[in-house]
Amino acid sequence: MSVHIEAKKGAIAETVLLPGDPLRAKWIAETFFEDPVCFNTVRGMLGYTGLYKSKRISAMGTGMGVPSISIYAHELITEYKVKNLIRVGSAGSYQKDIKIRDIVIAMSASSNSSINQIQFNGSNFAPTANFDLFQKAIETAKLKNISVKAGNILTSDEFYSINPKDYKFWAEYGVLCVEMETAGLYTIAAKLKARALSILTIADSLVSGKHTSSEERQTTFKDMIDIAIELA
Ligand SMILES: O=P(O)(O)O[C@H]1O[C@H](CO)[C@@H](O)[C@H]1O
Ligand SMILES: O=c1cc[nH]c(=O)[nH]1
Repeated sequence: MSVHIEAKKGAIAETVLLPGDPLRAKWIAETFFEDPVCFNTVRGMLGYTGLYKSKRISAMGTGMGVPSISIYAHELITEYKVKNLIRVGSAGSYQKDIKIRDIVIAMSASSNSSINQIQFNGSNFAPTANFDLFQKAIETAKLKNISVKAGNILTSDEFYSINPKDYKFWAEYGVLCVEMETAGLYTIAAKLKARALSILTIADSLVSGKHTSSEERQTTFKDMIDIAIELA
C-alpha cells in the first residue's frame, strides 16, 4: 500500500497502461484483459490487473495534469516496481493533417509547465520516450496496419487556453498535438530508471474545431490500446 494506491505488493504488473480517465482504465481491463481484478479504488483512481496473451498487465487512471500523473508514476515505480509505464491518452491536434481519431506517439514532450524548470534550476530538460518501447510501438503499429504519426508533442498545464490561437506558435515548430501529462511522465521515468511511452488518440482538433464526445473518450480508442497492449 502506498499513499495513493491501496494495492498489495505484487498486485500490479511490470507493465501498466495509464489513461488519464479511470473509467478508460476500467474499459481497457474489461475489454482487453482476461480475468481482470481491481487493485485500486482510492480517490476513484481505478486500477486493474489481468492477463493478455498469458502475460500479466495492468491499467490504471492517472488523473489530469503533470502533478497528478507524477504522484501515480512515482508510487508505481518506487512502491510497486513497475518497469514500463505506457500512457494511453487523448490529445488535441495542432496540425491540419492530424485528424480526429489519428494516433500520435510522443517521441518527446515540450511543455509550458514550470515543474521541470524548478527541478532543473532554470535549465531545460528534454523529456524523451524510451527508445525500445518507442521502436516496439512503431513495429506493432506496422504489423497491425494501424497508421501512426510520431514526433514532439506539447504537455500543457491548461486545457482551456486564454488565447486559443496560441497553438499556432507550437505548430510552427512541428509540435503535433497537445495533452497534459507526458512531460511529467517521461521526466519521472528518467529519474527513477523506468521506461515510459505515450500513445495518444486525437480527440479534438484545434485546427478544425472538431471534438469527440466524453463517452468516446472513455470507451473507444481501440487502435491505441491494440498497440499499447503488445508492449507488455
Ligand atoms: O484522455 P486523458 O488521458 O485524460 O488525456 C487528456 O485529456 C485530459 C483533458 O481532457 C488531460 O488529461 C489530457 O492529457
Ligand atoms: O489536453 C488536451 C486533451 C485533449 N484535447 C485537447 O485539446 N487538449
